[in-house]
Amino acid sequence: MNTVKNTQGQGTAVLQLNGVTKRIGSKTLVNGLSFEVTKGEIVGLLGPNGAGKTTTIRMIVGLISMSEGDVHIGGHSVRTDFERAIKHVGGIIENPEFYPYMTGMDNLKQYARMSEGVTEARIHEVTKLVGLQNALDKRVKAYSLGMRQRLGIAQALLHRPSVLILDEPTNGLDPAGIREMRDYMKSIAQKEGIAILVSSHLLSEMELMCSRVVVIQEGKLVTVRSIGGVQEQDSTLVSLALQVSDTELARRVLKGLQVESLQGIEEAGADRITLSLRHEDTPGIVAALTAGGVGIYRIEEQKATLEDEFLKWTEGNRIA
Ligand SMILES: Nc1ncnc2c1ncn2[C@@H]1O[C@H](COP(=O)(O)OP(=O)(O)OP(=O)(O)O)[C@@H](O)[C@H]1O
Repeated sequence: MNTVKNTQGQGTAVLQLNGVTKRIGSKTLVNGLSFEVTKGEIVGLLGPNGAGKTTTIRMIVGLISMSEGDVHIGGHSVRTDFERAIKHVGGIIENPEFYPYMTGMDNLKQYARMSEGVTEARIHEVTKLVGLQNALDKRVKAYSLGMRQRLGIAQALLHRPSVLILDEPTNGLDPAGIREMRDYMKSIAQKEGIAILVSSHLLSEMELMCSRVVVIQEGKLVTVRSIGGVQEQDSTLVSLALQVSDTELARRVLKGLQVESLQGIEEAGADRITLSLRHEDTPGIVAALTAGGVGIYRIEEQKATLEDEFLKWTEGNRIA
């Protein structure tokens, strides 16, 4: 397989987007989007409704054409070498369609007949990967939505793709179904060494499943972040909430301090004050508050969640 070395040197990029743009009439739905997904990695394509996620995925798998830019899959251009590029892809764009009166096994066999070199052993392997090995003799009409989605993933995996592309795979699932789907995806990425691109507008879910998120808004890239990176950034500056005896006095004491990293001092309710500062400056301000006559009952660190970050990124983009 031809592959492209990724520019960040973190592994092999199996899926690469370069300046991908989609225009329909005078409207630009996707605007110069570039990012990549490497082997064994789950990347989230994250954005609010209408951000352009589905349009992007449809271009990647060749369901619609690109106005500009290109996508390389396994080193092959979707524009100029589509047949070879698409061989590397397993994708579920809309809800997967099955024959409801046939069993899960018969549906997969039927599909396997249409693709080259899929053995019965491979069918058993993929159904185990998605936890359907005990439901294969049931008719698909008796499957829950979650089981149907997993059967769709099993089907997409049959021909050993190097990239799996899923558009909102947890849509409509209950919390247990979402959790199962998440766990299966992680295990598939690891066991099959496959690159997974998954779109969603559910931030909490991306946080638990992906190693990186590509955030888009109004068709444009807002940021590419590693999930770890979001936390790492927080570690330089901590946000604290202090429960104090007198917020007014606390604010006056804090404002009078010469602590360079101290910022964002705000009263938050009758007995709380919030601020951010460098971690190592915390004992200094606690001592100063106590010396200034402020009683401190509790100190809590406020962790910025991916959701806070996401809202900040997309808001910033809207203003810009
Ligand atoms: N064929 C089309 N012609 C014109 N506009 C379109 C067409 N298809 C999609 N759009 C618009 O392009 C924008 C991006 O749509 P897209 O479906 O890609 O977003 P999305 O991020 O997948 O959103 P959602 O989470 O709601 O599915 C939307 O404003 C949509 O209304």
